[in-house]
Amino acid sequence: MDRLLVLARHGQSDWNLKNLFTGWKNVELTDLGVQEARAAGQRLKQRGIGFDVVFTSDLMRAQKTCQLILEELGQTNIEVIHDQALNERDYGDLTGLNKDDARQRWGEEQVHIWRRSYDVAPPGGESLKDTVARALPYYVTNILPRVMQGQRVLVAAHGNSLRALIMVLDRLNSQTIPGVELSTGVPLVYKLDADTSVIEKTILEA
Ligand SMILES: O=C(O)[C@H](O)COP(=O)(O)O
Repeated sequence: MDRLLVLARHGQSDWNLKNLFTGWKNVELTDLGVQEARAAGQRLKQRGIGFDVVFTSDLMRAQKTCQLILEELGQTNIEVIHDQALNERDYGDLTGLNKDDARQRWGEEQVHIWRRSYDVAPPGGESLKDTVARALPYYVTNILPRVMQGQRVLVAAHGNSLRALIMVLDRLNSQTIPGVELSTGVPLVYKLDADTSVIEKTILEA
């Protein structure tokens, strides 16, 4: 039995383009983001990958991405489940600020700590640890059981909610997770073993 789990970060959003901290702000995909999502669908199709169920967040950039991927696969009728547990990390008071302006104001190192450390939260927002605390229970309860039943599962979500899942799948820790960066619209294809460990991981780069 194939236990297939594909993680895909949404395509470029308006606020990715403007270089603004986005978090829970509900922004649209750019034209490039739409193209990236369609191209991700095409790359999956070329490899013969299709899905039985899709999980996404409550934010339209992820929902639109999954819709476009499913259109490319000719699978618009499959079950799509959305949940806030898969939302981007809440960037709190940084939301809407330009990332370069923030570096000028608080320094490169502090901004990097807010963006990539495991347990330091941006002011008023969520750390990656906080994001793990909501995304991981949802994964274990709702997503993983489907994979283990042999359903082919797509999760279309966000840079940091997916880093939370990758931390567990790739057995990373608070020292190694800061080095993980996810590009927009690049699917990560996992095959899991019967004990839920990863047998194979393939990154479908453009
Ligand atoms: O919410 C955001 O600003 C981005 O989608 C992810 O941002 P990051 O790469 O700064 O964590």
